[in-house]
Amino acid sequence: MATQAVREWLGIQQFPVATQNKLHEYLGKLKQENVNTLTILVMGKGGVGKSSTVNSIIGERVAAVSAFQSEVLRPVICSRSRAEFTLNIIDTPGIVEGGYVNEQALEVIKRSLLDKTIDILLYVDRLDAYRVDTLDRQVIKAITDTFGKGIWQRGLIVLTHAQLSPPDGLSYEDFFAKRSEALLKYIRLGARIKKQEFQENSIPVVLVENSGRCKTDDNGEKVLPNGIAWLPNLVKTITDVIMNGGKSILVDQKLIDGPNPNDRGKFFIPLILAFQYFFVVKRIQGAIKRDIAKESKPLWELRDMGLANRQF
Ligand SMILES: Nc1nc2c(ncn2[C@@H]2O[C@H](COP(=O)(O)OP(=O)(O)OP(=O)(O)O)[C@@H](O)[C@H]2O)c(=O)[nH]1
Repeated sequence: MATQAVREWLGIQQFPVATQNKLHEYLGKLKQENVNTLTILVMGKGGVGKSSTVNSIIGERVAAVSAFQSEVLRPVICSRSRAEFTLNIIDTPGIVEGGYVNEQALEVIKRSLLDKTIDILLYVDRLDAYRVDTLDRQVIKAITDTFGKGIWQRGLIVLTHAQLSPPDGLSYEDFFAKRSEALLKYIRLGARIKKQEFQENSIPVVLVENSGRCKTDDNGEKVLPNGIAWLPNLVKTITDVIMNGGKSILVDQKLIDGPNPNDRGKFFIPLILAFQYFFVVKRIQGAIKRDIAKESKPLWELRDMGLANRQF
């Protein structure tokens, strides 16, 4: 993986003071909880704005942004530290190639993360995409198969191009709600999370505008059409997800080499079936046979068996 040395987080200083203060407040909350390092994995389809979002958060151009899908397969990790807090952001290449999930790209991503601990997953897509389809579901399934279902407990959906003007007749909030609902449904299906379990731990959806033409408010903060200063809101939501629990994902050799993390334990299924056959089914069969043998048979059945004249 292209790793950069941990550097002082200077990019934060170019944010408006109001944004800087809020970021310090949220990161300070994490430090109070003894979270001094945060590693964020950024994933999604190609060209949805992953690298742009990484650059927006760091406040520097650390990841290459292009209107064309990047050819690079390896993730890029960028590390910045500030007031004894280290932020690592891992930008990954898009994992779709020619309309299919690029398993090779996923394998490269997973292997380059060896010994890293993923605290947060940012699943990036665009707000201005008008439909979700089976490809989205496949991408989500592939991420789940690679890192395990647990990754979604530490997941956020990030929707870029959030300065969009919805089509006629729809309010911004309605458009956002509909897009979120559709994506969340596909995440539930792709990650095979039960409906009830999913509702209890719903995944937050956060809006982002990476364009330099993003509107600003009186404090100079970049705001969305709904008036929300999106960068502090994104960082706040990340800290909320960390505080809500869920486990960070350690990418160890077992996760890399092992079976699909969601299939762990399936190894025991044949053993359980064998146990059931020999210790439960066989015993019941034996008991039924013994019962039948003890049973006194009616006269007509004995006659059919040619035993009617024998004395019993
Ligand atoms: N208007 C607008 N354009 C954006 C936004 N985010 C990204 N873009 C543009 O979308 C294009 C793709 O952005 P990238 O950040 O390279 O996307 P990516 O997901 O990293 O792409 P790959 O690395 O190829 O997978 C670039 O032209 C960006 O300028 C956004 O929030 N608003």
